[in-house]
Amino acid sequence: RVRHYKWEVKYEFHSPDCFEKLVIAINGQSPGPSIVAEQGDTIVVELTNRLLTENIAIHWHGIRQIGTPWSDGTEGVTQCPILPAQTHVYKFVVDRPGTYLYHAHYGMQREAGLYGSIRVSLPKGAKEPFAYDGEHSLLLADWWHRSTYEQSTGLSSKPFRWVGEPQSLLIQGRGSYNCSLVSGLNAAGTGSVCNATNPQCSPHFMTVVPGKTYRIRIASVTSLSALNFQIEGHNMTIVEADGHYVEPVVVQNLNIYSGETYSVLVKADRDPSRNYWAAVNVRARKPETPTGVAIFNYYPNHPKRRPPTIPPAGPVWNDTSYAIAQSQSIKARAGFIHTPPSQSDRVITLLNTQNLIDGFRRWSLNNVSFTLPHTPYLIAIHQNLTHAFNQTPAPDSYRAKEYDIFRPPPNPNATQSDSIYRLRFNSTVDIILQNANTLNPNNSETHPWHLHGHDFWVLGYGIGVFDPVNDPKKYNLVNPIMKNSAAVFPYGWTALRFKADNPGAWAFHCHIEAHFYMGMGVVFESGVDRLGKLPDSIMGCGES
Ligand SMILES: O=C1O[C@H]([C@@H](O)CO)C(O)=C1O
Repeated sequence: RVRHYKWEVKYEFHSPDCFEKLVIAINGQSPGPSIVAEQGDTIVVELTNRLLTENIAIHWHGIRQIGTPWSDGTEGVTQCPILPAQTHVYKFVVDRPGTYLYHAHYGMQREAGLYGSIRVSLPKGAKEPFAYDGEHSLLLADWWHRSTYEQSTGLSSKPFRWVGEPQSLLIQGRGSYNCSLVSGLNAAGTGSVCNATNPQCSPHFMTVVPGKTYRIRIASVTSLSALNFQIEGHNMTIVEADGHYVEPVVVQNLNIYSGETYSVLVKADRDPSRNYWAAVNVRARKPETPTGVAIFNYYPNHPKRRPPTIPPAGPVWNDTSYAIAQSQSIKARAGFIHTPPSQSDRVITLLNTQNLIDGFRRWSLNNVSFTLPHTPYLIAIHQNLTHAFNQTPAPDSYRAKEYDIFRPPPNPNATQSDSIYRLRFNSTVDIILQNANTLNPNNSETHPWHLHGHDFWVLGYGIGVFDPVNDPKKYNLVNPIMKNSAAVFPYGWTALRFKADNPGAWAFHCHIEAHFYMGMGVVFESGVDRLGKLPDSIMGCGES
């Protein structure tokens, strides 16, 4: 079945957290319309760019784009951007059931609210391996009052201006900023609009019938924040992660990193005479943002009746062992295990560091900070445009023996390049993400890494320097989860394995929007020579 969507993308004034700001809306909405489909459906999105002076590209996060690498929506990697007044057609198959999302993949446009949910159900008649009576979807985001242009300009300025912590956390596009913090006049001398009673910022609610069990699909599209989600007084059973069934784990709260999706089952088994808070809190960075809330509404209470309690604050933000333990507890579900190849053909170790380039603050991998070329890689490689990007391969490792990951880099300077990794088609590749200290002493951050075009097996997490002899002996090769996004923890490492079996050029990057913008990503190419003619619709920039 073909599902056809017609989208008009434009700037609008919205007040998602009561504070009025320009957002990029799809058909008037931010979050945009949900894509709801069945496994095997073809999705056709006909997108018209109605931004006056700004290009667009949209990435279908978690959809592997098998056979359609040109529809991945990654500006500079798989397509030229969509120009103002242009209509671009994305067409792809949703080959697996699960919870996914979509978002802008150009500059820092995602931060302006250009995102939405994708929900793929099983074909009629097919059964999930767990039961529930109803379902709800929650898209989590973080929200700034500064524009994405002020943010990105700050990041590429000398001196560096960091984006800072978000003003609000949004659940299904709704947050609540404390309007009493807004000063009367803004820089332009006109008043900022913040109206606590604006219906756009009343909390989202999920209505549940007492005694019934609900599947809650949770997706995080945050630009920066790692989050912790909980429903006051209710346990949750994790059953799905990034479109894969997982062995059920009961938790009181769920850590969710940017780019991840989960389904949890929740039973409405508490005192039905009141409502409860569903709450998100920032973790992994020192929180400066109030708890984001939605209302878990027990029918027949009024859905807007505020629970009588204070929203839960979540676990301590910097408890890394708690974070690792929860990530490690999630395993593939028995009966749905994809066993990984026992060996890999190649190991690529990526040292994550913060550096300086000509005094500008950047992130790099093995001392190379990524920049996007003007000609998208997919086109450049397919058409053999060897001047379009640096043909020297990007480095497979760093000098582990000489580098102290617990200290700021002794020489902060890195290089900048658009070089990439060419992977032998169908080979098995291990990626070791090695975290390190930033430029600030005693500081290492959590980074959520996301792979396009494939799912990887999560083989293990560790703290300290990865040991290439002993750590692989501890890999989970029995029932590792497959995901498209996984975190690397402060001063830690994360080991991933994937099969380069999808012809195309694919980004692999930190899903913190500012970090990818600052160079924290790489590109993998494999099998582009196997592709037939590329669609003309992705061309038109650089040498293409
Ligand atoms: O990239 C980043 O820069 C800041 C800080 O390191 C310097 O201000 C921060 O917290 C980041 O994640």
